[in-house]
Amino acid sequence: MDTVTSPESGVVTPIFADKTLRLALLGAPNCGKTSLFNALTGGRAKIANYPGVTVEYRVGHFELPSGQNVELLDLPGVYGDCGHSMDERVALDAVRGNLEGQRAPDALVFMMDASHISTHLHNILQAKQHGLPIVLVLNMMDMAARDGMTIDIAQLEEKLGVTVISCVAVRASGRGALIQFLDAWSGDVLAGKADLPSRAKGELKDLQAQARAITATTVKRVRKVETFTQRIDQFVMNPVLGLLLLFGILFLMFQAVYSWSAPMIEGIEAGFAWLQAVVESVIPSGWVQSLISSGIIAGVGSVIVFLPQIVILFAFILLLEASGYMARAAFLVDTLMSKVGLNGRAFIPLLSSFACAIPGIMAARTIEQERDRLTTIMIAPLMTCSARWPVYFLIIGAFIPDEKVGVFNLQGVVAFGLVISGIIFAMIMALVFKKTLTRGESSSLLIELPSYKMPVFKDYLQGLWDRAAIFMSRAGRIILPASILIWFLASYPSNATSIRETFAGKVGSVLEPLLAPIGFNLEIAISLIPAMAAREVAVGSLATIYSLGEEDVDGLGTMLQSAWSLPTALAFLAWFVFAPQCLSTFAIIRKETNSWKWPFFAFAYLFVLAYVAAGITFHAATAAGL
Ligand SMILES: Nc1nc2c(ncn2[C@@H]2O[C@H](COP(=O)(O)OP(=O)(O)OP(=O)(O)O)[C@@H](O)[C@H]2O)c(=O)[nH]1
Ligand SMILES: [Mg+2]
Repeated sequence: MDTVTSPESGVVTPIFADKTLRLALLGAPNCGKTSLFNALTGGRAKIANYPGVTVEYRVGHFELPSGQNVELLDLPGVYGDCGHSMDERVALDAVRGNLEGQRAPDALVFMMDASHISTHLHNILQAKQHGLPIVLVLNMMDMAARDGMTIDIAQLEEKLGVTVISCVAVRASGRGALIQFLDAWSGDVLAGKADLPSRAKGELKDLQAQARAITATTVKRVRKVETFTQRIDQFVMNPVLGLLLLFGILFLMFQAVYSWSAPMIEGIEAGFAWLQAVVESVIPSGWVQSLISSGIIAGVGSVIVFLPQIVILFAFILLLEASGYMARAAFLVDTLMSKVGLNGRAFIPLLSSFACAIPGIMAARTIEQERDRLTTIMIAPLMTCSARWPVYFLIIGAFIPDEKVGVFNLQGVVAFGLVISGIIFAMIMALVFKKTLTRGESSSLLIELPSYKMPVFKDYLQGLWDRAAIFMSRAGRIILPASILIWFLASYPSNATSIRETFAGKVGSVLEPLLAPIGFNLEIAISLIPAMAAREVAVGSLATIYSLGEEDVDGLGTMLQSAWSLPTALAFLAWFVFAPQCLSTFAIIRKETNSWKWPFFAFAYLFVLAYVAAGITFHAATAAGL
């Protein structure tokens, strides 16, 4: 067997080239496991400053300096060894080797937030009972120092009977000691020579008492000051000022989305118009020109234009998530949520649903009570997911004047109103479900508030980039093929003189009688069908359908202004607050509830709400003479 000698420590390590070392990252939620996982393996899993971000296990690989291959498991956070919720059970199953197709880890890397060591220390006493070699990684040592704490590592090691490594997972220099330790340790673990931890005895209560005794002697606060976090929270968590601040932040966000994006949007629009002009001058008129110009460029372009708004929106959301503010927002609205019978833990899944309902529905796994998890899953599709934005941006841009109302931008106010409507209806539906289908007590919020952190610039940019990439790849994977299909259906048979005579018109006319009473025309009926693949496909389809009928292709907004009445446009917006579109949402509901009943029920109730809301909006707006 080969060996290597580490230049710094002089440690001789055998290389088990044929054997991969399997390590599992265990620890409480929000202690930095995924940050370390991403840094070591080059992974790109989601990181945010609130507990319950990771709800599934993830496997990654990296190589230690000695050449030893390591397979690293990132796990959902656990509070102990009981596994009350689905995500905790996954983590514990992984550690016990009970996951299908996954062998048990060779050793545990137990992570702990050093700045909250007193709260969590008993967890490692529990984790020692798994009977695997274990190392304690005290992460966030920078935060502990900021809060004026010192930890006597040598004494802690002695009292716990395990090696303790200081770490700052988000900095390369902060991971050096851990890598060096793993390098030396890996050989022992694989050779079966690593020390097995002595098992602490007793129930949870005894372990907590032991942990308290240990922290009393090893952890000191050198400065008896209010922590930075406590100082800020006096303002942020104030029931009145805090709610005002929350409202203000959300409002500012929507104002920014509209005020900052205009020049970029105009630029992109001009770019696509130029591209269409080039295509029309280079390619002779005929089906090829029509496919490229009206099918592909109009369809895909009409959605991509909204990239700047999506990026600005997520620039805010990710900043709020990374700083630690989002978890505060959860507390501020907890009273409201508990009034409608929602579990306090529902906030984070609902928050995730603002990106997309799919991760949101999965994040509901952190909710222990099954019926509370179900309620959360059922209302998650009402949160304004990013696929709705192109629809909102399009209709608001075309039909709502870009005016100031006092200091506010009217378009921003309407967008804010649509998002709030989604939230209000989610609360109402939660109340209805709690009184009927998912009756029972719910528990209030028990999440631990993270400390405020300066966002890690690289992770922040990565998160923003990922959001933009998801948006763009949907344009390529879903909107492009859907646009081509719609172009074909709306162009043929070639002797059709109007959209009604095309294949698309024939399909749309099946739905038309159903949708006509709520003010929707044939074009809308057609566009709602492919939007089942993704909501924003409705925009691409409308762009293709309308640009086929035009000689001079204007922006889609301009075309809609002449084709739709204001009541129709408003009804369309109201429809999309509920939008029973998006098959993948129903597929994930099927998977997470393991039943067909719930996805069908979700579709039915969303459809009814969308229909009624659009109908009321249409008739009210018509009656008001708009
Ligand atoms: N200052 C500082 N921040 C850190 C450190 N490690 C992680 N963070 C931040 O802590 C927050 C939580 O990190 P994650 O990696 O998502 O934590 P996790 O343990 O995977 O959390 P769950 O998936 O919810 O269990 C993020 O905002 C990170 O940027 C560190 O050593 N120092
Ligand atoms: Mg994580």
